[in-house]
Amino acid sequence: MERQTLLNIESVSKAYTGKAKALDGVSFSVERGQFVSVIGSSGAGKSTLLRCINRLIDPSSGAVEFDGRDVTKLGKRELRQIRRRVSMVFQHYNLVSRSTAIENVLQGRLGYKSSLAGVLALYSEEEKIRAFDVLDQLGLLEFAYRRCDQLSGGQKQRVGIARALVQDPLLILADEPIASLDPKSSRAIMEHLRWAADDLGIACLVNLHQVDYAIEFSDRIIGLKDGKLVFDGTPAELDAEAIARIYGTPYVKERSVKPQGFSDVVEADVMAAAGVA
Ligand SMILES: Nc1ncnc2c1ncn2[C@@H]1O[C@H](COP(=O)(O)OP(=O)(O)OP(=O)(O)O)[C@@H](O)[C@H]1O
Repeated sequence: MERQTLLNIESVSKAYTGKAKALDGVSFSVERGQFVSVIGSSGAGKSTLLRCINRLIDPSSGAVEFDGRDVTKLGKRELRQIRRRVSMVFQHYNLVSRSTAIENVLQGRLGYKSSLAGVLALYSEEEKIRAFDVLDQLGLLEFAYRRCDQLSGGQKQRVGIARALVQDPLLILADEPIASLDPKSSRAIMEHLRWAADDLGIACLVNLHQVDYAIEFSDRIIGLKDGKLVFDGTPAELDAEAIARIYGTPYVKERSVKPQGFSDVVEADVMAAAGVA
């Protein structure tokens, strides 16, 4: 199957005022339908990277080419068009908690509406049917009329994904989507995102602290350290040395006197420090 580039990040840097660079010359690309995880310690620049892609943050320099257009050069109107095709999923869901699940899902259509239709929440029958369908696909149909503050964390995040999907995105940016969830809900959310990539052809760029999930679910993994890209490879290529490069954990590969099985033990420790074990 021919691969097509959807997103091309070229030497992107971001310096917040008075601070060291949060992103420093980061370059990589994402193909259509590809599932890419971004890992790195707290403060490595993962959220900044995601937010530079849809210009919630303006990069200080570099180019972000999405679907053939450099988003750093777009005016308001064009940016709005591009943002329709880029959905975001947040750690804290960012739902309207007093609104129902279906109302929150429909908000994914707001980017397609005039301001007046948006304010009046005027959605077409087609949009409503679609929103119910998506809730159904995520196993939430029975909760469609439940207020979001009465849903569990895992259910809220599924509403967040449903809202992202009705936007008809080419790309989902997920900023630590499972950081507030228990392991069972985390797995379900990762499975839903993977399904979006595999079955719907939506590329996913997912910030994660859980390296084990990144390995299990991703086509590719990007590693950031102090704003720099220090790893870009497949899960199989993410060995203990790469983990050490990303997380700064010392990796002892060779010792002059090495007891049997030593490197395995060290490797296990390094992986455990990074949250893999
Ligand atoms: N709005 C801001 N103003 C100033 N500095 C910021 C701002 N947002 C982030 N930073 C700084 O930029 C650097 C990268 O932060 P960022 O949130 O992108 O990292 P992260 O890898 O997403 O971290 P975490 O895993 O904790 O969310 C950090 O040093 C952070 O303090």
